[in-house]
Amino acid sequence: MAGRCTTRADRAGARPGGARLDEPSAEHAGAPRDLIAVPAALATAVSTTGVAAVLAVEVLVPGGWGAAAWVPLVAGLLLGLPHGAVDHLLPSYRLHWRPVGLLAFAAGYAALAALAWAVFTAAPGPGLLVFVLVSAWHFGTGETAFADLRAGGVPVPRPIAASVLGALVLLVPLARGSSEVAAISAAVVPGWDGQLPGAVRVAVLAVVLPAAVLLAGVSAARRRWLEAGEVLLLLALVLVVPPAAAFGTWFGTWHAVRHVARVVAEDPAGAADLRAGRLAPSLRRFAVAAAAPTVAVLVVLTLLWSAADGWRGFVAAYLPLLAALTVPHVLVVAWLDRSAAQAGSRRMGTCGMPSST
Ligand SMILES: CC1=C(/C=C/C(C)=C/C=C/C(C)=C/C=O)C(C)(C)CCC1
Ligand SMILES: [Fe+2]
Repeated sequence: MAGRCTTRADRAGARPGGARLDEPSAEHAGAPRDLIAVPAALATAVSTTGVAAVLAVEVLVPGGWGAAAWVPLVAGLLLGLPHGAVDHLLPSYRLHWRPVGLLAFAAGYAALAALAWAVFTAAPGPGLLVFVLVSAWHFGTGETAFADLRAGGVPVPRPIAASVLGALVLLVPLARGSSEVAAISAAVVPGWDGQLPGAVRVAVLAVVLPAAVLLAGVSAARRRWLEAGEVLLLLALVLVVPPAAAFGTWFGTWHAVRHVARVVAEDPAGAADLRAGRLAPSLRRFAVAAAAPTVAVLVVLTLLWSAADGWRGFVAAYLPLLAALTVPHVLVVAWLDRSAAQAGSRRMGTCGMPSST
């Protein structure tokens, strides 16, 4: 942990109550604490309830998810759609872009996605490997950034915690494997049976599971109780629920919901309402902004669904599309994290960051 140190705002006496600087601070935030607090609390409630509900079905209903394991996967993939469909809002909120700028952004976004799609379909094996690794990084950094913001800090890079979390929610389900995961992987990569080599599976599980337990322990030791509990909840999810269902639940009710909370907190038009603890107007504006792009993607997915032979074919066609859209999405979110961190450190200096687990 960082020791006591002095920042510009500290010297100006802007930290009431003399809070430790290695604790996230209200003044430090990219989207300040009073803006993120309500959306983050709701997102936390939704994500933990969603995961707990899926876990409860597995544990309490005789037979668990069984043959219905594909339902949380497909539902999660669909629920997660709007979180990427609003990427254009972020530069418009932060950089105050006008329609021309947004049009250029959309064109760049589409061009990058098209390029990624072409590369993925030309080389699906390496494409899937890179997609999985980039996704794990994106999931992990998204999680640490959200936790930092929720705690009132700025999203500082925490590469170890992010790697463990990203690996936990994506690599563990893939390493556990299942007939669903293998069938989808085989459909995405022609000529592959979709099975990972046994040594790779064992290595992933042997490294990631103890690392996750350690992360929970370190978070608890630092009195980050909520984060510690969340790691344990996610650990239970990926170990108990069938892998494809576990991933869909994570994506739809956790990653996407938490990202939406960040986007909502970024909306300058919602600031006064959020400060007053009113979330509904911001959520309404988000729904309006997300509606058109979500409908556009849903139309494409409906076409895919009707062309596909069952849900496996659908997910196999969906994945290259998701991989393609993930490239610009990951870049936009990485830029958001950086600019939030810079805004925070401009306000406070760079000394008081959350610990770099
Ligand atoms: C390979 C594979 C999967 C991987 C999905 C991934 C990697 C999704 C990433 C989504 C992202 C990064 C969205 C943006 O936020 C599944 C569906 C779990 C199961 C079948 C095999
Ligand atoms: Fe995302």
